[in-house]
Amino acid sequence: MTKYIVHGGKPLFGEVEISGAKNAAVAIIPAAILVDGVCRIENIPQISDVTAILKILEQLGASIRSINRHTVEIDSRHIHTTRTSYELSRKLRASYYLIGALLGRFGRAEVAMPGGCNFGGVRPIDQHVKGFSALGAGVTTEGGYINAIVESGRLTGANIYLDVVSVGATMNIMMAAALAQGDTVIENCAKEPHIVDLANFLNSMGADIRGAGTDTIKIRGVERLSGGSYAIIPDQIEAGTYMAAVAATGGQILVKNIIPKHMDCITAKLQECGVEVEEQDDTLLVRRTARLKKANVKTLPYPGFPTDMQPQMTTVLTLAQGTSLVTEGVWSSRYRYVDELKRMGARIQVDDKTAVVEGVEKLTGAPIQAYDLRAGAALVIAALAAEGESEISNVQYIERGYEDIIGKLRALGADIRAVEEPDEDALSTAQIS
Ligand SMILES: CC(=O)N[C@H]1[C@@H](OP(=O)(O)OP(=O)(O)OC[C@H]2O[C@@H](n3ccc(=O)[nH]c3=O)[C@H](O)[C@@H]2O)O[C@H](CO)[C@@H](O)[C@@H]1O
Ligand SMILES: C=C(OP(=O)(O)O)C(=O)O
Repeated sequence: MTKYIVHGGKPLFGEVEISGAKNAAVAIIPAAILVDGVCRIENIPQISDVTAILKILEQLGASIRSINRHTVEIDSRHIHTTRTSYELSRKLRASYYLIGALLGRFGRAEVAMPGGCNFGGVRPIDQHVKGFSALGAGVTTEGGYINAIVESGRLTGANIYLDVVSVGATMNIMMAAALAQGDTVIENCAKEPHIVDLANFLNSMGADIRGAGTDTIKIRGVERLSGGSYAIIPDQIEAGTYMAAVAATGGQILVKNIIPKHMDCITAKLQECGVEVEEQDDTLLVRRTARLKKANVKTLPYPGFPTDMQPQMTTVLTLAQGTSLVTEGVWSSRYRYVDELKRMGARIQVDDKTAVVEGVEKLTGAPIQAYDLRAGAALVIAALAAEGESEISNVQYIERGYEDIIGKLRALGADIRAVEEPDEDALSTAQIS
């Protein structure tokens, strides 16, 4: 079992290169199933979610050729099954994109119920199912699998109005409709940068999708997608996490390889807290020299403040002067990490969707546990800012979404290292038997 050991209390200085976006990569890789040819995908982040999704494609019969650390070629011409591995698919939320991709290309899909981070309840997919059904598929759940099938073998375009703004449903329906017979209109869509990225990827392979990034997406179904080359956008949330880290520790860092427009919702909030942010081409210079100021934050679909930055931002606010209010507007709960921050001296009260954060002068290091990906990132930030040593366990969650977080932070001067430790539960079982 890997743990991170952090000696905090040091400001960060230097440069950090942002990797490709996790939430775009985990959709674009399954979307390669729709392509009857070879697609080359560049700027793929090296994270465990990507490894898992590539492995699922390989098991379906796609050939995956690694060109370099961040580029793969996927050839989906010889896919021989539409049933995914139960063990692998249930590990990640993004496996639900395999339904849209397999259904769109082959008219059927059998995909294990998705996993991913648990925010205190199930992560529903009723809007995805509503979309697939409108396109003519029958969808049932049996033995832990979601089975979708269209008897004629090809979906038919339809008008779909989403009841809730859902990133996953927007992307999944877009994939399924790309090869459908006729036109599809999706209304009340989500507008996240990764939605635009998926549409751009599909269009570069021959799809006809317009309006991604607005609340109405129009898809004219095409007969076939052929191969091509595409580079994934930089990760807005990874960039935001490093910005939040320097906000918490103080110092000055240059965040490189970003799209500044995607960062506006995060930049504006950090500036409100007194962090200085200067934009230059595809970089942001982020500096914090004075004490942080309080701010109120509400997470909302893009271009609102992202829910995937809520734990990191709440951590920054634990060190701000005054009392801040954080409201989670996307998930019913995403505050499991708060108890861990309290072990470090943070003062936070959670009432349903709201966290009241009373800023403290300093945090102190402690043994803490990550419960999900962004909660883990938040704890790393807290440990970097805290005085003394912290030991972070369950870091496999962090590695789902952050490429080489240790190397990148060490290059900024952080004292953080990964250590392998025997699993205590396994040890005690071994001793008993
Ligand atoms: C709009 C939004 O900010 N979405 C976030 C959401 O995307 P993700 O795609 O996982 O989730 P959705 O955008 O689909 O969910 C947004 C909301 O819609 C609800 N819902 C979703 C699908 C559905 O079929 N039925 C339904 O009711 C969810 O319960 C949730 O309250 O979590 C991801 C991981 O944290 C983030 O990267 C996304 O930015
Ligand atoms: C929660 C996240 O990922 P997932 O939806 O894949 O669990 C995230 O990216 O913050």
